[in-house]
This record gives sequence, C-alpha cells and structure tokens, in this order.
Amino acid sequence: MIQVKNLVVGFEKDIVLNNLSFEVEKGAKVAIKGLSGSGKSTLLKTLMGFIIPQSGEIKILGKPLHKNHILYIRSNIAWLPQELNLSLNNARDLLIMPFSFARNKALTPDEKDIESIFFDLGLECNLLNKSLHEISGGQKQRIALASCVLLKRPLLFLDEPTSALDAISKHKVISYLFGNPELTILSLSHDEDWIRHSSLVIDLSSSETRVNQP
Ligand SMILES: Nc1ncnc2c1ncn2[C@@H]1O[C@H](COP(=O)(O)OP(=O)(O)OP(=O)(O)O)[C@@H](O)[C@H]1O
Repeated sequence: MIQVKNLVVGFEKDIVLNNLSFEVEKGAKVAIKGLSGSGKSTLLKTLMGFIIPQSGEIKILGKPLHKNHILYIRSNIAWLPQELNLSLNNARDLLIMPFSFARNKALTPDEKDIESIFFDLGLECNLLNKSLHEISGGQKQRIALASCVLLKRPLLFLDEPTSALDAISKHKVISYLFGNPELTILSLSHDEDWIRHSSLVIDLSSSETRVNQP
C-alpha cells in the first residue's frame, strides 16, 4: 500500500526525517511514535503531499506521490486530525461533515450504518442530537473516527486517535479497527497500549530511524 525509500524531509537547513525507509502492507496497523518534534506530523503531512521532501521516493497505492496522482491518493485516505472542528453545532454535523463534499455525497451513511458503527465504537445514538458542547472529548473523537470509517477509504491516517479515550472505549476502538483486515492504518501515537497492538512501529526518536515489529 505504501513504500517509502530513503526519504529526507527538512525545513531550510533542519533535517527532520533523515533517510527513512519503510513499507506498509495492506491491512497493516502502523504506529508512528517518537518524542515531540521528532517528525511524526511531518511524516504524515509528507505522505499526504502537503510537504515536499528534499529527496527520496514515496509510492502510495502503487502511484508515485506526484502532483499527477495527488488527488487520487488523497481520495483514498481518511484523515482524523487531533483538533476537531468545534465550530459545528451538534454531533450529527460532526459525523456527516465529510459527506457534505460533492465527491463523498453518494457515500452518505443511512441510520443503520450509523447505528452499527456507533455500537462497535461504544457510542449511544442519542448523542447525535446533542450539541458539541454537551459531549465529551472522547465521544467527539469516536464520532470523528466513525466518520472516517464511514468514508470507506482503504487508508486511515489517525493523529493521536486514543488521546481522549478511557480504557474501555480505547479497547473497543482497538478491537474494531485492528480487527478489520481491509483497513490499513497509519497512526501517530504516544499510547503504549495502542502501540503494543500495532503490527509495525516506526520510532522517529532515535538518531537513526528504527522500524520495529512490536
Ligand atoms: N512548517 C514548518 N516550518 C518549519 N519547521 C517546521 C514546520 N513544521 C514542523 N517543523 C519542525 O519540524 C520538527 C518536527 O515537527 P513535527 O510537528 O513533525 O513533530 P512531531 O513529532 O509531530 O511533534 P509533536 O509530538 O509535538 O506533535 C520540529 O522541530 C518542528 O519545529
């Protein structure tokens, strides 16, 4: 699904990712870890084509990361940011926000799809009528994650997906996402539980980047 070879990314003279190489197979659950400032966000932004590398090769879904393919590549990625859009009114708006874009309209989920994913992620459907100010950070995080899953894209890029979750919610999320062989997941995480369940761990902290099996 993803091949990264000898990737070098920096800002002016500061090299953030130095000669990083890894491969991600279909269905892999990859945790990218490392100290603050080690380049986790930079790596995901580079893979989505928002930062141009200094050198190296990136292939996603068999296509080189190049302007000719960037729309195709992005249309296969669902992105869960850490900061959720709180200017929306209620939880349903947060869930259906991605489906307001023309390219996703046909995928707008029906109530049965919503009930099913809410059940899997440990969410009550009556949350959908609540204002975003009335629901917890962990509920918002799981609603945004439900939205990513409902987009039915093969690649999920998740920024600290468990940061607001209690242990029970976290384990529901882990068993749902990690038990789905169709989903290939790249996540930025400091969460040892999440990292332990991942099939591949990329540690950006060491001076030489290490790719470990957990
Ligand atoms: N747009 C930018 N311009 C210049 N330097 C940047 C830019 N974005 C990130 N950096 C620098 O690149 C380095 C890596 O930042 P990055 O945000 O990727 O780290 P991170 O591992 O995601 O950190 P955190 O865990 O704190 O979110 C930092 O030193 C940061 O200051």
